[in-house]
Amino acid sequence: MADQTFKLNNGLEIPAFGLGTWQGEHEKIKHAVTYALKQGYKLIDGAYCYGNEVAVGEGIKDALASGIKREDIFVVTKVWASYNTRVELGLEKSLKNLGLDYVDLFLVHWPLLLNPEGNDDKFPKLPDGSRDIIRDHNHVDTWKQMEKLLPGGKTKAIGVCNYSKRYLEQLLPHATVVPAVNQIENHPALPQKEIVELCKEKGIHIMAYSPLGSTGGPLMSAGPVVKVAEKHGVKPSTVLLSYHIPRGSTVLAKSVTPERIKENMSLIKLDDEDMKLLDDWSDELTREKKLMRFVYPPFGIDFGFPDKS
Ligand SMILES: NC(=O)C1=CN([C@@H]2O[C@H](COP(=O)(O)OP(=O)(O)OC[C@H]3O[C@@H](n4cnc5c(N)ncnc54)[C@H](OP(=O)(O)O)[C@@H]3O)[C@@H](O)[C@H]2O)C=CC1
Ligand SMILES: O=C[C@H](O)[C@@H](O)[C@@H](O)[C@H](O)C(=O)O
Repeated sequence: MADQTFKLNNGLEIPAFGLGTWQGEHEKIKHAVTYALKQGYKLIDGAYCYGNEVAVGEGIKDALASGIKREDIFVVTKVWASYNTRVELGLEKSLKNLGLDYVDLFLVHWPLLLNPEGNDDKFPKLPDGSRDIIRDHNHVDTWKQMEKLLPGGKTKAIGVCNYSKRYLEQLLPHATVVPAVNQIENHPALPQKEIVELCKEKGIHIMAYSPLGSTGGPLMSAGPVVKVAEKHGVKPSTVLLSYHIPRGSTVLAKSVTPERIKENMSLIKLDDEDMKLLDDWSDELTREKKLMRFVYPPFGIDFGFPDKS
């Protein structure tokens, strides 16, 4: 199932499963990328902000040298918030880091602007230590710049990350190109029904991030996940990754550990009973206001997520 693909709204095929690279230290992520591609991974998800794009690029280069073809893999990167008024420069910098002449998908990482003239390239801060945010920036303007990238061919598709329903509703009336993707945190403890349904209706493909609950999260020991795993004789991680395929989403799993990289590819088909058990758990957490969001950077901005507004 890991080799399944979905079709984006511009006709491009996107793999259903890919390797995440956030928090991957240089040598480890380089080897992880090469190993994953050699094992049959087709999608690598990176970002300028992760500070490891050079290593990701080196990993890709080594895989290509072993005979894997560039056109057979799908490379994703993201414009960082301090480049949201300079997205073309952001893409150029990422391509240079990666050592590639195009990416398959370029995403807006977060819908806000960090001061492009601040005291740091990625994380400019104010004297009080808070993030240096330009508050009157309109995220729609960033999208208008993203649209202008397409004719240049340096990215085959464009999309967003971390867009709530509210933000998407602000964007869509002004979009000439509907985002191909919305990459969001997604797992049974954060089902994000509202945004997933809106994206489906508008033809925007969901990429699920932090499916295992990110580093150190409690999802792998959650009762319903363990129950489904025991039924199928697989690990909870396999259940958490497999959950996204029937939902029609692409799932990203990060690992720098070879055994896990290999194991994570073994997605299984969850049946209706499994999905119901997981969905019931989602509904229970929603009702009890116990949803779990593992990635919420300290921007101090209301992004319109129902669990955080
Ligand atoms: N657009 C955005 O804002 C965001 C995008 N992302 C993307 O999504 C990717 C995935 O999300 P991420 O937050 O990294 O978290 P994940 O949910 O993928 O979890 C990664 C953690 O789980 C561990 N792990 C991986 N496989 C297994 C396994 N089979 N058994 C036990 N532990 C395992 C990894 O350890 P180890 O590596 O040591 O093996 C790591 O600590 C990111 O790497 C990034 O590419 C993530 C967050 C935000
Ligand atoms: O992609 C992963 C996350 O969004 C990550 O990029 C942010 O959490 C970033 O580290 C931040 O602190 O703002």
